[in-house]
Amino acid sequence: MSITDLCRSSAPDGTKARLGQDFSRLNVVPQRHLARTLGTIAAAIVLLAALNSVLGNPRWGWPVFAEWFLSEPVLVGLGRTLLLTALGALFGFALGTVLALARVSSSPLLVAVAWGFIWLFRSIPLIVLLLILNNLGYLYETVALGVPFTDITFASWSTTQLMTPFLAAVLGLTLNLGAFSAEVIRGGILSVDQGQHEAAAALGLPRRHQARRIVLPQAMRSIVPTAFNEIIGLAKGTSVVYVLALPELFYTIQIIYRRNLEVIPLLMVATVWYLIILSVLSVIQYHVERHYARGALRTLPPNAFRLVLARLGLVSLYPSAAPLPQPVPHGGQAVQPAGDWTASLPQGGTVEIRGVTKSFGALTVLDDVTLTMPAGSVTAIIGPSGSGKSTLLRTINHLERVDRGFIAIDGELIGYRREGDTLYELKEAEILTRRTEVGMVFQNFNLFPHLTVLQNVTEAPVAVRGLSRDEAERQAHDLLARVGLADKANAYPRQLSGGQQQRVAIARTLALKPKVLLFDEPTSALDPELVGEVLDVIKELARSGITLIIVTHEIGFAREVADSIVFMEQGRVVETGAPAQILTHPRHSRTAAFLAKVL
Ligand SMILES: Nc1ncnc2c1ncn2[C@@H]1O[C@H](COP(=O)(O)OP(=O)(O)OP(=O)(O)O)[C@@H](O)[C@H]1O
Repeated sequence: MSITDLCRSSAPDGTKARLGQDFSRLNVVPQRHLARTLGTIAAAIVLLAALNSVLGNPRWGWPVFAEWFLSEPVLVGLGRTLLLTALGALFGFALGTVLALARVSSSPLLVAVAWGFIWLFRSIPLIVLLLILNNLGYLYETVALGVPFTDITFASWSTTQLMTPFLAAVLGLTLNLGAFSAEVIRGGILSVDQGQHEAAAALGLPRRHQARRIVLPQAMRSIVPTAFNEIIGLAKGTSVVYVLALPELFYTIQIIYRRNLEVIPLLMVATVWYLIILSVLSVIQYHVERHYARGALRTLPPNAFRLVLARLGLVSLYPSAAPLPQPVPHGGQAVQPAGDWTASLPQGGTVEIRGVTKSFGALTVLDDVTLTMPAGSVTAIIGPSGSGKSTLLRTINHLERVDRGFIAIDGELIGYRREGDTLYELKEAEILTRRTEVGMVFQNFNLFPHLTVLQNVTEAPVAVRGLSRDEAERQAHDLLARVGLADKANAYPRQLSGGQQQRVAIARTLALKPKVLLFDEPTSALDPELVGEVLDVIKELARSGITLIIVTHEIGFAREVADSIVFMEQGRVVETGAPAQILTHPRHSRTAAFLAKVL
């Protein structure tokens, strides 16, 4: 029975027919939720009872509250509380950032010292720490600035005079917050995907630049909510400094109520001021979170002012709540036909891999690999899963260290300098510089999600190659047009399809004008319908003279584009040769068995 039949059959008395003639006269009655209605009534009663008890009971002393709320001593105390909070937060988070970076560093001593500091100052109650600092003069009569372990002293001060209650309070709050915030910041750093670190390193971005521009802005998404918890705790925690007889808000209130015995109204003065501080901090938190949500959300939430107007029904949230460009379904602009856009790229370099061996613990992943990729050639590396293809690729730009053997591009060693029979690993800065000659495109794109497409492409040319921003942007627009994404310059990566993201990743790598381009399964994270648009770009590049090395499972693509195919198994090169030979007349039985499975 069809739906139409059902409607007809449900109206034997003709009602359906009448309704069907004039829908505009129908009243819509939403479903009734009895429990919700009763709950709302109960909440209203509780609210009214609470208000009545607070406003109707004269013992709350609201006139006394009004008298003291804006009085001079209270405002001075409030000012001191705010100053302590601001200084404690500023120095505490600065210290926490240094400790967190030390905790994630590769120096065991730094890690141990930072861990010890955090362990100690998280264990000591704040009140005890403040009292110890206030009595520091008993332990050390003077504080001196000089050269340790010598008699050389530049300046010296009496500790009792130097360590005023205010300084003791700032120092105590800083040490306490520093220890707690270090773990918050470390948690944020650890939450940033490893691929982001690798992509930044592959672009040759210096460590400090990676931390400042790539890691910390992304870490902020998880740092901010907990950090504001800490700051709110700090604002209230400043009341502990009453033990130092420092007249901040709470201590001032205590002094006043001990004199006039109006305890409750004065405690209410303190409470309302703390509520106001917390509300202001919450609004700031909302905006800071919103700032760091750029790129992480397709549409940013409205700012707090607009949110209030919308709640009052004065504006609608939706018309202007989409400041970010909206994603366009896959395809967009087509990849620009060849012309000769690849002519502006540098000529490829010759890659020589000699006796490279690499193990992870007991597992030998690369076993005496020797290969030569001539300048301008296209090499496809194929083989079963776990055969060491990606690891080999990562050793070429020194993202992975080799245990034995070496890799050179145009005769220049990657990651090492040779003296006699010894290879010395280069300094990080030198490795980063050489790495810019070897671009890498990752399976999962690893675009920086908090930067726009244009910023993704210009970041390394400005930071590493020293291009002016204008020049880098001009070049980036050109490259984006070449990969068919001219209209996506201001979009964030999450607003693009997978194929578009991978094309941005290719443009980002090309912006450094590398001699060699490594592709690590560039299409395996894409829907089948998006694979073609990425392969088209790679085909263009294959004709450009740049040296391409591609790890791929797309055998048909390898046949079409590669000059030679390398078949790997269990970390060894089983055979290499022209596609026609390897794919149709493999010499080795293992190659034949693999091809039989995948073709
Ligand atoms: N950092 C690491 N630590 C320990 N083992 C690793 C590490 N990286 C890779 N391996 C191991 O090395 C071997 C080769 O890995 P690799 O990623 O190079 O293989 P692959 O041929 O690229 O595989 P696939 O085609 O599945 O990506 C695997 O057994 C893998 O588990």
